[in-house]
Amino acid sequence: MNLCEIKATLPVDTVDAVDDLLLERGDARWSVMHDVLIPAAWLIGMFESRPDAEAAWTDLASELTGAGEPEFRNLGDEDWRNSYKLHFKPWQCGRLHWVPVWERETYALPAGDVAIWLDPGMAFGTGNHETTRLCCERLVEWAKTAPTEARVIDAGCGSGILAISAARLGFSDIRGFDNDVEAVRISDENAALNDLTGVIRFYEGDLVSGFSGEPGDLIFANILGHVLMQFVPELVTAVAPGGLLVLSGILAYELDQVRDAFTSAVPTWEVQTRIMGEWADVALRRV
Ligand SMILES: C[S@@+](CC[C@H](N)C(=O)[O-])C[C@H]1O[C@@H](n2cnc3c(N)ncnc32)[C@H](O)[C@@H]1O
Repeated sequence: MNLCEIKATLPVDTVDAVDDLLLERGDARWSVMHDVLIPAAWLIGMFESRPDAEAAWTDLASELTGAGEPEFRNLGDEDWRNSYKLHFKPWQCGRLHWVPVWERETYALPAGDVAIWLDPGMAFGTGNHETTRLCCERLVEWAKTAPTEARVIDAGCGSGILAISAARLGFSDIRGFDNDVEAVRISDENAALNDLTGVIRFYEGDLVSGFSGEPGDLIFANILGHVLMQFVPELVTAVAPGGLLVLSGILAYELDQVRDAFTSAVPTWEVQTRIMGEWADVALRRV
């Protein structure tokens, strides 16, 4: 296959906006590389052929401000498969650390802390994005008081990061589903990297089929705001009495609209919201 890479410089002050634009478009072939030391930033795209690359550039370029001229480069399979590794850096919340698996031998984990080793591949979910961080922080907080037999459901599991984090915090009834079969495969691989094979059930499913009538005590749905609003009944029905529904992937300007769509369906539930950068979450507790 004649894989083709596009690389174009980006003004550093546009990095967040371009990241958000790519997430909204949901096109995983594009990513942003930001070197904070130089500082400099690039838009990188990986495509199956030069014509695909040129068409994708034509489609995206008008939405970019100040991007440089694109450079096109033919790549071998191996280069393409490893390109995402540039973007994943370790990070921490509480005593949990999310670490690229290729740093396993070198990462200095403080005594008593817990590492989650991840190889996200082309799936979403390293924790380097605000939408995932909001969920991880909710999980760490919820885990302080939840019984370990509580059921955790990761709807739209991506790399499996949230389900795997719950397992490493001691929860045992965990499942994750995604409507992308590749995400399910990567989640299984990440579970294996953390010695959790068979502990978490990952499967293909969507917001209609995925909950299979078995309510969760903690449900994550880190999926875009406009998608969440289409599935309000399915999401709230999936929450067990006393359970918590964490909605993420919401742009800050959509927050009121998403919150109102849910609170009008479940007006007695407690609601909390947070904003991180340009992103927001909504946490609803069924009382
Ligand atoms: C933003 S990623 C979140 C990944 C991970 N849970 C995290 O927090 O980083 C959203 C994931 O939801 C999946 N997804 C999108 N729409 C979905 C739907 N209707 N049903 C199930 N999964 C969906 C996507 O394939 C993607 O893997």
